[in-house]
Amino acid sequence: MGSGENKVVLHGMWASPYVKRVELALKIKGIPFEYVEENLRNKSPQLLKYNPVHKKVPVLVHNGKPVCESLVILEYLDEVWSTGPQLLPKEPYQRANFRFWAAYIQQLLESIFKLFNADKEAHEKPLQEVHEKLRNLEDGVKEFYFPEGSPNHISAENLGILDVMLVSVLGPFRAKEEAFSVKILDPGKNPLLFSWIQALIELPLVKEVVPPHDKMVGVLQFLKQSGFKF
Ligand SMILES: N[C@@H](CCC(=O)N[C@@H](CS)C(=O)NCC(=O)O)C(=O)O
Repeated sequence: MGSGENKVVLHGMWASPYVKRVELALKIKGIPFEYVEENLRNKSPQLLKYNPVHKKVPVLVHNGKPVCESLVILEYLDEVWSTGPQLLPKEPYQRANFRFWAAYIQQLLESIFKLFNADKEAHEKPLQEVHEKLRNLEDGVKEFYFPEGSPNHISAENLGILDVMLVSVLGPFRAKEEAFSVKILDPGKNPLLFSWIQALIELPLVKEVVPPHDKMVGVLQFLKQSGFKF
């Protein structure tokens, strides 16, 4: 679809991992968009109108029509902009595998949030859960995403849904570790995940979307101190 017929507006919030994945997908696919930063403590009437059920960001508004939920938006982008870079492969079995691991990376985010919500003294159990997910992810992607054993092929031209998901969850992993004084990603235990995320965050396209480290640490610490539930 040519960009001339399209108006794309993304309602987001700068620190949201869900928004980041849509922003990165739009950039990978080269889709021009307008960005509206929402104040989640005082949501705009448009956000409430476009996403009356969840009242959450991201919302993608395409030619006036809203699409909600980040993973739904990613698939919508691939379906409408079906020429050029694709986030998901077309072949059904491969596609199912990509969807499985994309959902698993989302589950990893949920485990990280559980860890954030636990008191410091009660970190052990949720931290074990995070490490177990990282281990499964490391083993899983080794088999089907990096059969040659390393993320050498990562480049701005061939990013897909798993790269998008990983950036949204682990792009700011150092900020998450610093804000919560916890070790999430251990290069010794997860060498492949570590080199994968490292290769990703060095790409200029990815640098454009990952929030600045200090700002991210600041907002996470602020949320933790104010008793926010992730
Ligand atoms: N399942 C949603 C989650 C989106 C979400 O949780 N967004 C948060 C920001 S990180 C939000 O808008 N929160 C506002 C609220 O809960 O009132 C998705 O994948 O898009």
